[in-house]
Amino acid sequence: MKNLRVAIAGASGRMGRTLIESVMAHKSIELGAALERSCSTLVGCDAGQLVGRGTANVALAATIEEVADDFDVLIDFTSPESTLAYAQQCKALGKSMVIGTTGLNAEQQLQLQQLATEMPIVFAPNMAVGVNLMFRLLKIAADVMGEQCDIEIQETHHRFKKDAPSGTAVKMGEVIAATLGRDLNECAVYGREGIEGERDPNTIGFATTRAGDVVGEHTALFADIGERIEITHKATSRSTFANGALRASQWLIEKPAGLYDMQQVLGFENS
Ligand SMILES: NC(=O)C1=CN([C@@H]2O[C@H](COP(=O)(O)OP(=O)(O)OC[C@H]3O[C@@H](n4cnc5c(N)ncnc54)[C@H](OP(=O)(O)O)[C@@H]3O)[C@@H](O)[C@H]2O)C=CC1
Ligand SMILES: O=C(O)C1=N[C@H](C(=O)O)C[C@H](O)C1
Repeated sequence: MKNLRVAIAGASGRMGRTLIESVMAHKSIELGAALERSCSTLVGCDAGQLVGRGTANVALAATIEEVADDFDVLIDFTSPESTLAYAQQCKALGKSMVIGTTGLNAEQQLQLQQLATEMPIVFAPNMAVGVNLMFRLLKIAADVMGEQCDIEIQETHHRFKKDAPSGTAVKMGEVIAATLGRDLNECAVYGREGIEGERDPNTIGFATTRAGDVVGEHTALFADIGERIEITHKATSRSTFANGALRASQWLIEKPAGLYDMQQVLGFENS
């Protein structure tokens, strides 16, 4: 059977490099193409040599059109603007996409939803299996303890991360708010300062830390008087995100147009 061929956008980024390494080590997925900004001095370099894994025989390309015959699914961990531009191009070329980019605003998310009516897309703020299991655990915790508890979401990432709170933290808030019948836009509190008064029990608080080289840590705190539950996920390597993205690529290839998430990829959607 012919191998699935993926293209990696943002090839020289932290996730781009990890994805190249993970694809090169994968038994049944081929690296078909790797993309970089057209102004990058890395255009033309070999993707395997970029990550120190020997020659991959894939030169970094500046445009998607020049590699259109070389891949089936584009894996994109870049920036909101870049993701939308690639999605437009993939739609025109009849390609599927796996998108891990976070920080899309409401308008950008709507644009992605519209594009997905004409192409298959997996879009998830966190591709790690453990984080997607955590989303299910949060539903249980919110259901059992959410109404009487103070709920706080804490996340820590490396100093280079641009968006805050992380996409995963926002999704954690959405899962908890939906379970409790609340609207996150109305109950979220992003940081506190000064004499704010006592905590409003209906709020969901967010705290963000940016420090050093932390790959990604998320905690949801359900705190009552006398006891508290903390549900924590710690990523220690970006390969967990890359492997999730490769799993999503394989799952996506047979799917019709639509916007899917990792819960569906992992078969959690009805549980
Ligand atoms: N869903 C998940 O599981 C995960 C999601 N992420 C998300 O993935 C995204 C990328 O993270 P990370 O790899 O750490 O970031 P990096 O900044 O290391 O990499 C981003 C890459 O995308 C490129 N890029 C950005 N904007 C453009 C553009 N307009 N045109 C072309 N290329 C562009 C960058 O190029 P240049 O350097 O030239 O700007 C860079 O190569 C973030 O949104 C992050 O939150 C990260 C990890 C896991
Ligand atoms: O930027 C990162 O690094 C990460 N971003 C994602 C997010 O915003 O949730 C996922 C992961 O935690 C790493």
